Amino acid sequence: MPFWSKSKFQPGGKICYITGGSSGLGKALAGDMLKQGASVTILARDIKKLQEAEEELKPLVLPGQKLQIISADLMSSKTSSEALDQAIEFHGRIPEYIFNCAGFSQPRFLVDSTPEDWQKGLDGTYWVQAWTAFVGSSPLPLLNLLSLSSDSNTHCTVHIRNIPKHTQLSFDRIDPLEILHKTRKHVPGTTSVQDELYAEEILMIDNQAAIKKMISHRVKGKIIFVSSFLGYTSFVGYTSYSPGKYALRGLADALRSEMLLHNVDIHIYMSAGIDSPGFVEENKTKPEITKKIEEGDSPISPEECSRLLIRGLNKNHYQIISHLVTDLMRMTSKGAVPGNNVVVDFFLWLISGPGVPVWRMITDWQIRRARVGVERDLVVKGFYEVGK
Ligand SMILES: NC(=O)C1=CN([C@@H]2O[C@H](COP(=O)(O)OP(=O)(O)OC[C@H]3O[C@@H](n4cnc5c(N)ncnc54)[C@H](OP(=O)(O)O)[C@@H]3O)[C@@H](O)[C@H]2O)C=CC1
Ligand SMILES: CCCCCCCCCCCCCCCC(=O)[C@@H](N)CO
Repeated sequence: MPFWSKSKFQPGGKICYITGGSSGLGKALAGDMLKQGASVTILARDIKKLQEAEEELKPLVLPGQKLQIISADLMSSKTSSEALDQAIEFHGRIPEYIFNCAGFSQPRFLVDSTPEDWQKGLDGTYWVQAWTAFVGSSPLPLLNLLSLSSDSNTHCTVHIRNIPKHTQLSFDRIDPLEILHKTRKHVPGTTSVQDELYAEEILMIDNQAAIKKMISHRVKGKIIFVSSFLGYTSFVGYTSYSPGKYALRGLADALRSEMLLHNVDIHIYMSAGIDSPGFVEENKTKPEITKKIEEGDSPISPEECSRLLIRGLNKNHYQIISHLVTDLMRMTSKGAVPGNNVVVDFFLWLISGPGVPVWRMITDWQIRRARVGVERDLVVKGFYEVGK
């Protein structure tokens, strides 16, 4: 790359926080980031898969680099916040690059879905990424605070609630003794151990959200969300998956705009099929008609997918694209966000204008043709209440 267009994405010496890093795209990306000289934290729920990934990635860790695994279910703000704090503790500073690769998909017909499937769908696509970017305040009682090591650089705020007026004290680092000493002055009569336990109930620290942490520490960083082709448009089988992937686009668009005020860059990866363990899993519940529509796509390997994500970051694309079909969909669905390349985008736009409606008409026709078979299956299952 010529010196005048040096990429803003420079993983060497940086800390990469990769959710979903035990499998598929996240694991491939963790390997690539280590190869480029970064220290890496990978997160997922299943500790066994994480340990296997750690074994695989270990040979890539050179002196000066670190690799951490964290087992956490990132569908809640509390666990997302605690996980991020563990990474900050381990690396000694806030990660510069946050990759939200975690996500899951269980395509099925609406008539076969439960309300829980929809809830899990949104939690497992939207919240699993949104909380990491914006983990809410996670109140920690003082007792937990005391168990933290004293060299953490995490910024924290202590709230003292039951003195005449609510008092807030800010600290640049978590040093439990210093915090205890300073807060005690504000709480009348806390001198004995007994009183400290009493203070435990009234003292809370609020750890800040990832983005707020990055802003307040003036970290020049990036937050990357992973959406999908199915975050631009959707079709049969994806009622529980697409809403969250569309929502991520809304979140990323609003954040991109607001982060123009700060040093944090936002990107969103709109990938089509990835031939990952997750893909094998989703195909187990995927209806035949959904598979038929997807024949128009050629899934790529997680390694290729990671390479194309890195290429997009090097080109500083806001919406990063890995497949031609997604690029065509981008041109009809991107709203007012920045494009990628004026000339290429113009030609893509020329093709997508008539091409996308034609594809949709063909797809609708395929679905209507599948109707007889689907109805027959539902009759066999005794689904219909009338016209049995
Ligand atoms: N495969 C595809 O065709 C496409 C995938 N995508 C998106 O790309 C991303 C990566 O996909 P892919 O490589 O296929 O994924 P995989 O299913 O192979 O891996 C998903 C990773 O996310 C982790 N994960 C899932 N849920 C949670 C959770 N609640 N908390 C913490 N970790 C979690 C998984 O670990 P564990 O289960 O142990 O928690 C695993 O490490 C996803 O966001 C997916 O939606 C986008 C387009 C196409
Ligand atoms: C002129 C326009 C032509 C458009 C042709 C489109 C062909 C069909 C592409 C379907 C791609 C589906 C990817 C799903 C990825 C995903 O997110 C899931 N695997 C997760 O469950």
